[in-house]
This record gives sequence, structure tokens and C-alpha cells, in this order.
Amino acid sequence: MQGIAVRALRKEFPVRDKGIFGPRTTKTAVDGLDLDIPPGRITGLLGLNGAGKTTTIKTVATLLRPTSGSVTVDGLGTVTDARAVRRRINLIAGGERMVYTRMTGRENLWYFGQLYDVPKARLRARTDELLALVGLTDAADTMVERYSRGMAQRLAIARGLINEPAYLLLDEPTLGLDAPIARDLRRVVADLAAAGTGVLLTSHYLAEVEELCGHVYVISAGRHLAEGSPAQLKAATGSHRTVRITVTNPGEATDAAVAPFGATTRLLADGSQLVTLRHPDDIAGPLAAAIVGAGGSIGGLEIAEASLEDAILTLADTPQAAPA
Ligand SMILES: Nc1ncnc2c1ncn2[C@@H]1O[C@H](COP(=O)(O)OP(=O)(O)OP(=O)(O)O)[C@@H](O)[C@H]1O
Repeated sequence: MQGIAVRALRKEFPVRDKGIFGPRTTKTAVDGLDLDIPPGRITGLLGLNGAGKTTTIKTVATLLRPTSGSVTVDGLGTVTDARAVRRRINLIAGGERMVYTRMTGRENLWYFGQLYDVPKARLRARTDELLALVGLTDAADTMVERYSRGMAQRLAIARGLINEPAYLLLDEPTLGLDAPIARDLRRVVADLAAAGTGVLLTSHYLAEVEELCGHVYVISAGRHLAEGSPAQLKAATGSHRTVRITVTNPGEATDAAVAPFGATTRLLADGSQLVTLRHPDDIAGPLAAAIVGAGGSIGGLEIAEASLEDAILTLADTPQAAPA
């Protein structure tokens, strides 16, 4: 069976409630999750802070053992066949650099390549390819302790690709990266997925998720909340477009004309008036016509499409999103 299959995954951590002498309890970080990460698709995993995303990714990466339930990668269990699973996957976590500072960039890739059993003949070429891919060719023989934060993070991305993983696990991969490098990384990830790599992505940058992901799971308190393509999630939550119209000659007639649409108006510092309307339909035309009909002069019109961010915020606000 191809793909990563997460089935009824549950992960509890032992915790002490009030300091180290407090009573022992357990914290349930993941509470019965089912996820499918097929080859060739970028699958998003979204949720607010503490929803259980990192715990899920670490469990898929064989770094944590499930309390119950299972994770399989191409049919191989992450507990029973951990070694074989590790050859098929790799993890890039934006917050952690996961590279050695007392080695050069090239030495790091060489070292990790050997850990992943990349054949030596292939490793030399692969190292050069990856250093070029992340823009570190010139810094290849510099100690990582002299790298900037962004350079170290780019090296961590190259490290994550060293074994040409069939599945790539990305936990906030663009966290703290400069915009052009983040954009390059997104392109690399999209190309890898187009070539057949299965990707699991968590990111707080919802525009990034919207751009890349074919399917998104939304979780809350370790449980499944919603899933679908970004377009389906937006439709399901009834996310609204926002229309903003600037009127250069404000007056009561404009207020009266836009009121039936449910629009709000606000006077701006330059004396113009901003009319704002959130609506599921394409209503900018009739709204603008009503303003002009009432004698208003339009100085600007802007339509912001509904975003995945709106959809996630709507989901987070729904009662079932609250932790039980
Ligand atoms: N080792 C641990 N011991 C105890 N509790 C933990 C441990 N790791 C995670 N947790 C708890 O499990 C829950 C889920 O954490 P997790 O890091 O998986 O969430 P997340 O969705 O990745 O959050 P964020 O967006 O903040 O990174 C949180 O309440 C967290 O405090």
C-alpha cells in the first residue's frame, strides 16, 4: 500500500501538574487521528498552537512512539520497521536547525548522507546538487558556526533532502526564512511533489498552505476537525470576500445607499470615506453602482478574495473546535 497512513493515532505524554512533586497525570496531545499522505500530493496539517501537529509529525518520523493506533509508510510500521521507514522519509523542522555547527556545510551533508546509507558514489554529486539548490555553494567549506541563521536553515533543508526521501515531513519549514528563500523552498517542494514525493506540511503561513496543498486536515486538541482542498474548506466555512470602496465625496446619501447591503462606512484622515463589505457573493458591482447612483465619486475599489486564513479562523471559532 503506497502512502503514509495514520490510523486512530493517539499520543499521551506523562506530565506533573504542579511542578516536579505534583501528581502525575497524562496530557493527550493526539487523540484518535486518521490521516492519509499519498505520494505526489502536498498534504497540509493545520491547527492552532498546541493542536498536536508537531507530535503527529514526530510520530510519523519515528521519533515518538504512538500510545495507541498506528502509522505506516508504504505499508511499513513506524515502530516495527523503523529503520526501513527512516530510509523513505525525512524531516525538516523550521525551528530546529538539525545540523552540526563544528562542521562545514559540505561535511554536514556528507555525514548525514552516510547516516542515510546514500551510496558514496552518489553522495558526492548529491551534496553538490543540494548545496547549489539552497544557494550555499560558495559557503560549502565554511564552518556552520559562521553561517547566518538563514544559511544554517538552508543547510537544514539540504540535509532533509539528502536521502531523496519518498516522503518529506515539513514542520514550519519557512519559519524565519527571508522571503526569496522561502519562495525558492516552496518551489522546490512543489517540484518534488510533482515528481511524486509525498509531502506533509505544517505552517502558520496559511497563504503558503493555500498555494501548495492539495488537501488539508484541520485539527484541534489532537482531533480531526475538518478536511478538504483549500477551496472546499473555504466553501464549507462560507468564507467571505471583502470589498473596499473609497468614496472621495462622503455624504449621508452614500451611507443610505450602502446600508441595505450591510456595508460599514468609516471616514478616513484624508476626508474620504471607506465603505467595507464582507460577502460570499461577487457584490462589488451592485455596491459601486448604488454609491454612484447616490452621487458618490469612487476613488478606489479593492476586492480581497476569501482566504484559507478566514476559513481556519471560522473553524477555530466554531464550538466543536474548543478543547473538550
Ligand atoms: N513532551 C511533551 N510532554 C508533555 N506535553 C507535551 C509534550 N509535547 C507536546 N506536549 C503537549 O501536547 C500538545 C500538542 O503539542 P504539539 O507541539 O504537538 O502542538 P502543535 O500543534 O505542534 O503546536 P504549535 O503550533 O504551538 O507548534 C500541547 O498541549 C503540548 O503542550
